[in-house]
Amino acid sequence: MRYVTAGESHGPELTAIIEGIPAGLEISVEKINDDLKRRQQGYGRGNRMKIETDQVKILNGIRHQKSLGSPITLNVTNRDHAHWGDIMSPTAEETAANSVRQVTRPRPGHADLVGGMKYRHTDLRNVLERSSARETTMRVAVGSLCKQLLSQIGVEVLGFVKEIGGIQADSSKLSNFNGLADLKKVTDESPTRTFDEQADQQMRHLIDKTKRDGDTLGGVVEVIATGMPAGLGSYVGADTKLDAKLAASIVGINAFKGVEFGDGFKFAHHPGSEGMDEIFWDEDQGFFRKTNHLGGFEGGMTNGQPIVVKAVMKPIPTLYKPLMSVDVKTKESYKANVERSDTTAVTAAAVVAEAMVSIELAKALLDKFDTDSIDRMKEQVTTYLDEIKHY
Ligand SMILES: Cc1cc2nc3c(=O)[nH]c(=O)nc-3n(C[C@H](O)[C@H](O)[C@H](O)COP(=O)(O)O)c2cc1C
Ligand SMILES: C=C(O[C@@H]1CC(C(=O)O)=C[C@@H](OP(=O)(O)O)[C@H]1O)C(=O)O
Repeated sequence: MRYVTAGESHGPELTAIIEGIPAGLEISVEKINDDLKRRQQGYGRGNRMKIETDQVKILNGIRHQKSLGSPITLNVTNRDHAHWGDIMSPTAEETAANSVRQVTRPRPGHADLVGGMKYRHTDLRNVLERSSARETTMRVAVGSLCKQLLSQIGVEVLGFVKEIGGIQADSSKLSNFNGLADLKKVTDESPTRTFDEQADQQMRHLIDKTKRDGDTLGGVVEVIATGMPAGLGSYVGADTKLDAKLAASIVGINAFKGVEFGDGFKFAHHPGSEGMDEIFWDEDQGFFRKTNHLGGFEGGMTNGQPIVVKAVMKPIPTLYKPLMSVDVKTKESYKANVERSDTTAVTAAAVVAEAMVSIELAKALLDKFDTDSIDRMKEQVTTYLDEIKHY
């Protein structure tokens, strides 16, 4: 399975084409729209989210709500495009007269300067339109479809927020939840998408203050995936390890700077006796573990435990109190360009991270099992699960 997205932030539309979804998968447009809505929510986002109401159209690849096995095209309209026509699509006369306002003062931390150098763009809008995280809309749409595939074999995936601007949710409260559905209900209702009400309030206060100061915040998200069979991905090569693929796809989210599995960076402080997941066996379950320090991976393969991925997002680079920069035309020092911007987007990014994990898990599943028919894929998974249970 592979996919590609296209579209500029203020262009007319966003598109994704997915190839390799087996035939016969029932696809719910409502579920995709729910996830698109989840991505748009979150305390600290800027005014763009008040303009957009992301709704997917499926243009190709399904009939009677079921996949055909052919490429699937997803499409979302940028409602804000209506306000950007003169900047995004100026007339030939406007272009010739050089009357369209150009972006020439790159923002430190965004893709503006290096993107301009690399593609020989002098108007940095040509860079920021595509480097904008508006593109993550389509990744969430693709991820949502992948979640529908994963749910066919009982896999559930959920992303939520653990930290914003140094305020941490109390991880011990995670054990209050009876499974991911329970946790989803609470985090979907939380303005910061966290599970700790007290931390949520503190995060919101900090976001308000930071916004008043013209500054921005980053944070930490976590994604949990339950129900993945053991043995997806492989230890045989660096590029076959599924944890490595997950890490790449998480760091591929705009503004993500680090990723860890299970106990992650805490491994540096503990001896091996506290870091591994001991192996047990009984007739009912076959092999099983009582702990999950390793976040569901051994040798780059799923080990049957929940997959637990945490990742850090840097603060939003566009500041209303801008940092120093240099005009790429005049070479004079200036304050960087100020584009309309979020104060923090960690809540939205948790939904994007959930999508990226879902995409990688769906790919791994389709690397191992049948890709023509969803029913055959399910039959093969059932046979495989039975086989490994009796190993
Ligand atoms: C959901 C989401 C929303 C974002 N919103 C903004 C924003 O409003 N302003 C901004 O400057 N950066 C925003 N970013 C981050 C930039 O897109 C990102 O920093 C930029 O593309 C440069 O890439 P890099 O940070 O990965 O190096 C957002 C990121 C995500 C995931
Ligand atoms: C549009 C989205 O996020 C955008 C991501 C973004 C950036 O630089 O990454 C900058 C802002 O764009 P705008 O200037 O149009 O408000 C965000 O709103 C979205 O998440 O759908």
